[in-house]
Formats: sequence, C-alpha cells, structure tokens
Amino acid sequence: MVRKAVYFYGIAPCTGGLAFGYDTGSMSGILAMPQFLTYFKNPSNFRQGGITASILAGAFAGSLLTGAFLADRLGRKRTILLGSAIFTIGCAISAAANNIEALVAGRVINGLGNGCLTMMVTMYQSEIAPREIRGRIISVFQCFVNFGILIAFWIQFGTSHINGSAAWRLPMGLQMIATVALHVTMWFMPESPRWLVQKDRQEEALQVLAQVHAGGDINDPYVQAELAEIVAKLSFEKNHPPPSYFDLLLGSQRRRMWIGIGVQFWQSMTGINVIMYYAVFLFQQAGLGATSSSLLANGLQGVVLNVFTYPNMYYMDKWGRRWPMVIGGVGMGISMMIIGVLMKAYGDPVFDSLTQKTNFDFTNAAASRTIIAFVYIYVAWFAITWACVAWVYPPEIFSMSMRGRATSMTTATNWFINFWFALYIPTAMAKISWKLYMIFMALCYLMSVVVYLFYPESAGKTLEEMDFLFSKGRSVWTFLDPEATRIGALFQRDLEHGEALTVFDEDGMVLKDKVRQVEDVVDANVHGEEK
Ligand SMILES: OC[C@H]1O[C@](O)(CO)[C@@H](O)[C@@H]1O
Repeated sequence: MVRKAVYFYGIAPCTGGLAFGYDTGSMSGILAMPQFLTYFKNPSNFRQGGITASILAGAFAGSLLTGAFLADRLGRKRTILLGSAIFTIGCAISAAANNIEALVAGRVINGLGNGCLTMMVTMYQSEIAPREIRGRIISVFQCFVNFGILIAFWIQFGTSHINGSAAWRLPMGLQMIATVALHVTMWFMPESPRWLVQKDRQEEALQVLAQVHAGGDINDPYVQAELAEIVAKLSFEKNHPPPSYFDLLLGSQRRRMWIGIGVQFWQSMTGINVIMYYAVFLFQQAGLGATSSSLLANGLQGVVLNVFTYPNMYYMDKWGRRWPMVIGGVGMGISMMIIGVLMKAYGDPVFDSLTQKTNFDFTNAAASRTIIAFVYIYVAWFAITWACVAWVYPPEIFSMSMRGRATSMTTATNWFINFWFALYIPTAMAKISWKLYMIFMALCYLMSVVVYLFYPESAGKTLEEMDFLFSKGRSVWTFLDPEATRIGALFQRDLEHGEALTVFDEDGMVLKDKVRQVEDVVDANVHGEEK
C-alpha cells in the first residue's frame, strides 16, 4: 500500500518544474510585444532566437555539470538548493537588463540553474517514489512545467497592456517566486535514501524511508525490504565500478543510454517547442494579425496543454510508456501535416516588418481557423502522450550506478535540441514557412516506428527489475519480446511482508532462481484453478 506522505515528498520539489515551464514560455509573448521589440531596437530573427536560446545553452551546461560533479558529491538535496539559488540570481539579472548582452547573460545564468534543477528534481523523485506510483509522481513534474508555461503566457498577455519596459520586466522578474519557493521547500525535504546508502549512511537512509513510507516506523516490513533492496543493489554496484562515459555511449551500457537519450531527443523532435517558444508567431502566420489576439490564442493554447496533460499524468502507470509514445507520434504527425498543407494551399505570404516573419493572409477564413484548431489538437496530442514520458522514462531504465551521469545526458539532450530550435525557428519560420511543419510531420511518424521497434516498457517495474530487461543477449527488437513490452512487474514478491530482491549474479541481474517470475506464478494460479 502506498502511503500519502510519499506523494507529498515526491510532489513538493515540483516547483522546479514550474520555474522550468515559466522559463520555456518566458519569451513567447514578450517577443511579440512592441514595448520589448522597440526597447531592444527591433532585433533580427537570429537575435530573437539568440535571446530565447540563451537559457537553453545555460541549461545544457547546467545539466551536464550537475551530473558530472554535483549530483553524487553534494547529494540530491543540496544540489537542488544550489540550483534554485543560481536560477533566482539569473532571473533578477534578466529582469533588470538594459541591453541585449545583459539580458542574454542573465538568461544563461538562469539556464544553468534550470538545467541543474530539472535533472535533479526528476532524479530525486524517481529515488523517493515506490514503483507503483513512480510514473505518476514524476509526471506531476511535467504538469508543473506546463502550468508554468500557462502562467507565463497569461502574465504576458496581462502585462502586454502596460506601456514601457515594465511590460516585459515584470513577467521576467515574477519567475523568482517559483525558484524561491523551491529553495525554501527543499530545506524541509529529506535527502534521497538511495544516495544516503551510496554514501554508507544507512542509518539515515532508514530514517528517511521510515519517514516517507511508514510514518516514522523503522521496523515496518516494507521499509526494511526497501532498504534491503537498495543496500544489496548498491553494495553489488560498489564492487562493480560505474560505467565510464565511453561505456555509456559506446560500450556495455550503450543500448540503455541511447534509448534514454532517444526519448528526450524524440520528445523535442515532436516540434512542441516551436509552439511553446513561438506559438504567437505561428498564430500570426495562421492569419491572426493583432498582437493581443495572438497572445490570447497563445494563452488558450497553454490551457489545452495543461488540461490534456492531467490524464497522461494520472493514467501513466496504467497506459504504460510505449503505446502512448507510438500513438502520440501518429496523432501529432497528422496535425502537423494539416497545418502545413493548409498554409501552403490557402495562404498568401506577406512579410511583417515588426516581427520580421513571413505570415499569411487568408481569404478563406475557414482555412485559417482550421489551422488554429489543429495547433490546439496537436498540443492536446502531445500533452496526453509524450509530455510526461520524457522525464519518467530515462531515470527508470538506468541502473543506480549509471543514473547520475546518464540522466544528466538525457536531460542535456532536451536542452541541446531545444537550443538549436530556439535559435533557428524564427529564421525557419521566415524562410521556409509551411515546409517547417512538414518536416515535423515526418519526424513524428518516424518516432512512432522507432519506439515500437526498440523501446521496452518500464511501467510497473522496479528500478532494479529494469536491469533484467537490458541483460546481455536479450534481443534489441523489443516488439518481439513479450516480457519487454508487458506493463507490470517481472518478479513476484511481497514487499508489504518484507520480501526483497537481494541476490544478483555477476552481471548485476536479479538471480532468477531466488525470485519467482510473474509468469510462473500466473501459470501456477491458472493451473491451480483449472484443477
Ligand atoms: O509541455 C511542453 C514542454 O515540455 C517539455 O517538452 C519538457 O517535457 C519542454 O521542452 C516543453 O517546452
């Protein structure tokens, strides 16, 4: 039975997601405000991209540095404290900026904190939550990301009516509320029990497990079993050194590593951030002329994003990870196709000198409305399928010894791809207009195929059980492997009564003869009933 306290400890650090989302949505509306564009002397498309992308460059470095130097050394809690402090400083600098250089510098610092937090918070959550609700707990992170985006859009809509630089300084400064809230919250959070065991601080780990799972009772069988599993796995891993970056990328762990990187890669390749960073421009392209109506459409788009992420969060452990990814790719691909085709077929290109974009005039108002509708439909598909999975899946498939480094690389992938998108999408919107959406259509279809062929299902499995799915000699063609595509546990044991997985073979696999596999148990039950 999962106790309520776990939800609290898993969800409280999600204000980090709020800050991340606010960041993501931070430039979208601002870039369309004449108050901002004239203050910075009408920046070119490339400069607009550079301002947006500066956060992502910082975040890319921040997530890698955190994985390489901080996560294991400082621990999860102190790293989050540090990240939120850096983030806050960055926000203050950008809100006070008087020239593009200061704005960009502030946003890079802001991003360093963001990259650090984003990887650390999801890792902390995956280490604190039991498997039955792990997906759901980490998904809450994405809900906060989306909520942050929503708040940013609407604040910008509101402040766009203010004259002068407060129109954009205010939304930038308000972001600090989320980072300060996270900082304060983390003072009261326990350290990750897995990290404590890794540092030979078992007594403290036991206390934390008891606090999180059993109202402080260290003798609770569930708590004892959890500790036994963590200790067994970590002591095994201590005798078997963590994989090097070479091993991760090209050696023994490469299959997991590339699958993990792939999830973040494909999630970005959906094209979601074309919309999150620049939807205002897209709405202008689709025929919504005035700044305020496109800012309003953007705000509504944020609502769609949020509403459709909740079912994803709630049912994530039921629906699993594989099928939502496959179906989502197809749904988003079709939407992108319709957007691109209608722009090409019904739009007359016109150049907008304020935003420096190629927009379209639509004599056929229905075509323009259909495009806008399909932007919303696309966003809904993303939200209900791919939104949460990119954060849930990678830390789930990695073993403990590789988790710090590997998760930082998967998170860095998000920032890396989004950096380039942020930088060049304004230019691409001006130069290749509707063709941009056809490129994303193709990528969406492709990701469905890749996931179907190669990605194992991680829902309902312990972090330790996942190792089994990546054991040597198992086919990489996941769709042919029934164990790898099934939702749910691979081994049968009763954690409530203290039954733990503690025996591993040379390769770190749970020894099969020590635990009964679910299939055997199911077989035995069916057999028993037949008799
Ligand atoms: O919900 C949209 C947001 O979610 C992310 O994909 C992260 O999962 C961001 O890159 C994006 O801006």
